Amino acid sequence: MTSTAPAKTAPAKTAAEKTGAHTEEAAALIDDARARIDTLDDRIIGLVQERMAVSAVIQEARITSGGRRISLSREMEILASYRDALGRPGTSLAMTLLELCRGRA
Ligand SMILES: C=C(O[C@@H]1C=C(C(=O)O)C=C[C@H]1O)C(=O)O
Repeated sequence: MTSTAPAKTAPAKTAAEKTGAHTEEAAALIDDARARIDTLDDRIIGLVQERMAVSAVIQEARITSGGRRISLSREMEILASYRDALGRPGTSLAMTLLELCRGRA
């Protein structure tokens, strides 16, 4: 017969430990704002997945018609658009999106 050790549960973290805040008021604000960020991240991930699906339709149509998967001129437009909106990190973000949508160049 095997003996089963009692399940160890970690003690619940305080609001300060969870958020890094030093007051209950700040911890409550951070909790609320983090919930909004989680919602935004879910939406962003959904939009990225939708973008990947639309991009795949375009690439498939171009390849089926005898063209190439990638359109560098179009990718340059997208990189410029993200850079104009978000600065240099926008370029990195657009490159990551393009990599997700059409694989590494
Ligand atoms: C979707 C296209 O095909 C490829 C994927 C792109 C994208 O995901 O934005 C952009 C250019 C192409 O390399 C397109 O030409 O619009």
